Amino acid sequence: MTDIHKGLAGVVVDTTAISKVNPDTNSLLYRGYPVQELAARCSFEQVAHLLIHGELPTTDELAQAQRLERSLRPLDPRTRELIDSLPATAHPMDVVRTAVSQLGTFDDTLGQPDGLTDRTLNQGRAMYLFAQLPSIVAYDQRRRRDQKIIEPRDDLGYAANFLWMTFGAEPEPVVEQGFNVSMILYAEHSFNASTFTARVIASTLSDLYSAVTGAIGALKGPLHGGANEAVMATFAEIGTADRAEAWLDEALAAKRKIMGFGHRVYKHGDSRVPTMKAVLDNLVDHYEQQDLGELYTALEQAMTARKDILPNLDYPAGPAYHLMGFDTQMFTPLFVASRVTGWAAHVMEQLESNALIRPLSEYSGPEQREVPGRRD
Ligand SMILES: CC(=O)SCCNC(=O)CCNC(=O)[C@H](O)C(C)(C)COP(=O)(O)OP(=O)(O)OC[C@H]1O[C@@H](n2cnc3c(N)ncnc32)[C@H](O)[C@@H]1OP(=O)(O)O
Ligand SMILES: O=C([O-])CC(=O)C(=O)O
Repeated sequence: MTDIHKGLAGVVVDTTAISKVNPDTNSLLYRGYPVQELAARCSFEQVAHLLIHGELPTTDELAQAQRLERSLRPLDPRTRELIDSLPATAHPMDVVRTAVSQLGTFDDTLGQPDGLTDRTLNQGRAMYLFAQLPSIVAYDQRRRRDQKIIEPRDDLGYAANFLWMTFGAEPEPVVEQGFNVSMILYAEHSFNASTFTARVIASTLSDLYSAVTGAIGALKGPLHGGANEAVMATFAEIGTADRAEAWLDEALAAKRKIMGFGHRVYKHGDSRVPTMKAVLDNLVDHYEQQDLGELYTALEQAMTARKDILPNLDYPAGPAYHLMGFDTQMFTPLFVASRVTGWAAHVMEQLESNALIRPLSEYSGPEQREVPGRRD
C-alpha cells in the first residue's frame, strides 16, 4: 500500500525564500524580517514592496512605488458596471474573484512573447492588483449599503485611503494603525492552501490573474480565510461571555469546528496572534466595547481548557474588523487585498524554477469491467 499523505500534511513540496513559518520558535519571517517588527515599523506599502520585489524599498523606490500605486487606484468604468451587475446576494468574495478575473481580460501584455512569465510584467500586474483591490472591496461594501461611491484620494497612503473609500471619513489613528498592522500580518504565510493553489495554476504556465482568481476561491472557505467572518457568526450565536462555556460544550458535542482556532502548522499558537490581539485590545478600549473583549477571552479560555487548541490570526482579526466598522462579509475580501502581495510573490518564485505540479493518487474505484451493450 502506497504511503498516502491526505491533505499533503507534513509534505515538503518545494523551497521558498519568501517567508519562513517556524512553529517551534513560534516565529514568522518575511524574507528574513520578523513580521512583528515589520508591523511595528513599516507601512503596508513597504511590506508589499518587500514581497513583490524582494527587498524593503529605499526612500526613492518607496516614493516611486507610492506614485504608481496611487495612479492605479481608480476603477475602470467596465469594472464598476461588472460589480453593479452582480446580485447583492452574492458573497463579496465572489464579487472580488469575478472582478480580478475581469482585470486579466484588460491586460493586453499577456499575449506578448514571454508575456505570461516575464518578471517585470508580473511585478507590474502585482502592483495593479494591489492598487485595485481596495477600490473593488470599498465599492462593493458601499453599494451593498446603498451609499454613494467614494473615489480614491491620491493624497492618502494605502491604509488611510482604503478606510476613506469605505467609510467616507479620514480614519482615526487607532483604526488606521490597526488596519495597517492587519494588512501586514495577513500578507504572506508560505505554502498555505490559497498560495499553493496560486502556485499550482502558475505551474501550468497560466497567468498571474488566473492564479490570483483561483487563490481567492481557495481563500473563501471557512477552513482558511473565511474563518475571520465565521468568528463573528460564532460571537453572534454565543451572545455574551457568560454563555461561552455552555455554547462550546454543545458545539464540540455536535462535532463542530470552532472557527478561528487551530492551525495546520502551528500547534502551540499562531505567531501573529499577539500582535493582532494588541490591535483588538486598543480598539476595544477606544470604542468602549468591553463586552466583546470579554466574549473573546471567555471563548479562548474555554477552548484551551476543553481542547487545548489555540487561536489563529482570524480569531482576533474578525472582531477587530468588526470594530473598525466593516460588514462581516467583507472581512475575507480584506484578507485578499493583503494576501495578493504574497500570492504574486509566490507566482513569480514558482515561474523562476518551474516544475508542473502534478501529484499521484492511488486508485480506489472498481476493477476494470466491461461496458454493457447499448440499450437503445
Ligand atoms: C488564516 C488561516 O487560514 S488560519 C486557519 C483558519 N481556519 C479556521 O479557523 C477553521 C477552524 N480550524 C480548523 O478547522 C483546523 O484547525 C484547521 C483546518 C485550520 C487545521 O486543520 P488540521 O491541521 O487538518 O487539523 P485537524 O483537523 O487534523 O485537527 C486535529 C484535531 O484537532 C481538532 N480540531 C482542530 N481544529 C479544531 C477546531 N477549530 N475546532 C474543533 N476541533 C478542532 C480536530 O477535530 C482533530 O481532532 P481529532 O484528532 O479528534 O479528529
Ligand atoms: O498557513 C496556513 O495554513 C493558513 C494561514 O495561517 C495563512 O494562510 O495565513
